[in-house]
This record gives sequence, C-alpha cells and structure tokens, in this order.
Amino acid sequence: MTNDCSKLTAIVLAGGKSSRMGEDKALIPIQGVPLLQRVCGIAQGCADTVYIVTPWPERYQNLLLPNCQFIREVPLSGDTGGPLVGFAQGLAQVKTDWVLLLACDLPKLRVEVLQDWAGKLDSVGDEAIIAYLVHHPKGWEPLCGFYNRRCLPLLLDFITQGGRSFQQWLQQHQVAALPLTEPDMLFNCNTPEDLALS
Ligand SMILES: Nc1nc2c(ncn2[C@@H]2O[C@H](COP(=O)(O)OP(=O)(O)OP(=O)(O)O)[C@@H](O)[C@H]2O)c(=O)[nH]1
Ligand SMILES: [Mg+2]
Repeated sequence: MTNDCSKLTAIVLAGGKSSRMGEDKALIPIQGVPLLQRVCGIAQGCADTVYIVTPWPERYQNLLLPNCQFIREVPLSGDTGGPLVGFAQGLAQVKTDWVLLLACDLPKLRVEVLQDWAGKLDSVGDEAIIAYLVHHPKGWEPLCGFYNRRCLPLLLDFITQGGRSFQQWLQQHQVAALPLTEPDMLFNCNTPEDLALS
C-alpha cells in the first residue's frame, strides 16, 4: 500500500441546491465542524491537492480550508448543471493520473479507508478502467471514489450530447469495484432526519 498523497488529487463537490435539507448542507456543523470543512480535511489526508468545485466560493470563505483551492463552476447556458458537470470542470484542472471525487455531504467518511483504497490504484493495470468505485445493488456510488484523468474526453462528449447522469455515463464504461468493508462511511446526509443520525 502506498500513501503517496502527491499522486492523487481530490475534488470535493459543493454546488448542490440542498433542497431536501432546506439549508446549505456544506455549512451545517457536525460535531462543531461544518460538513465541507470536515470532508476537505479528510480529502487532505489522501491528496496533496484538494479542489472544491462550487458556483459560490464566497459562501465558504470563512471556513478553515487551508491549502484547498476553489474552482468556480461556470453554469452551462440554459442548463442546471449538476454534479457531473461540476466534476468535469474540476477534472479539467487535474494533473495527476487519478482523482478522488467526494460529495460534501458524507459526514462518516473514514480517512483510513480512503487511504487504503488509494493504495490499490497502482495495481489497476487495465487502461480501459476509467473509475474505481463502490458497487451497490442500484449501481455505482459515483461521489466517493476514484476516476482516471483519461476519462475527461469521454465525460465531455457525454455532457455535450446532453448527458447529466453519473449512472448513465458509468454504464457506458469499464469501472472496477472497490471493497466496502464499512458501509456506514457512505452515509449520505440529505435531509434534516439524516442530520439527526449524523
Ligand atoms: N459543484 C456542484 N456540485 C453539485 C451540484 N449538484 C450537486 N452537487 C454536489 O453533489 C453532492 C451530492 O448532491 P445531492 O445530495 O445529490 O444533491 P443536492 O443538490 O446537494 O441536494 P438536493 O437539492 O436535496 O438534491 C453534494 O456534494 C452536492 O453539493 C452542482 O451542480 N455542482
Ligand atoms: Mg446527497
């Protein structure tokens, strides 16, 4: 296992509407630490470079996010964008072969698990594999896993053709499965009821 942070970039997505929560999830404190700050701290345990992709960086300027860099998401004309578009805009800046993509609403992430996964990336030998993700009965978990930078042209083609769904895009390509030993860590905090469980 390697824990070489310099080989990996992390992208944290923080541009969602939080309509189910009713307030910006990124700013909600969990054990006193705003969710985005918490997720970025964990991302920094795995990657030297951490990008936060959001249309509204000024909203997060008072968070403690040392060494994280904002990428201001540019809205596509006549389009609501969404996480796939935000990811593409972040990925365009990435210089490393692999990137760890994280949603900002994952309060139970475990840095040791992410580091363990990152250590397996060197052994993904097959060039056709564009991502390394956890598989659920409903499909891949797109917002807590690894993508190869090679996937950018494929992603841009899909978006240009009007595609906006991670699941649909991933179905068209080869993805390798990450072992999920701690399912709890993918707990997704979308609603006030979820928050009460965080
Ligand atoms: N940069 C960026 N991130 C997004 C966008 N849409 C969703 N996200 C992020 O993707 C992750 C998952 O978002 P969801 O929980 O599915 O949705 P949400 O829009 O935040 O919340 P709801 O309005 O309740 O669906 C979160 O980290 C969001 O901040 C987007 O358009 N741009
Ligand atoms: Mg969510």
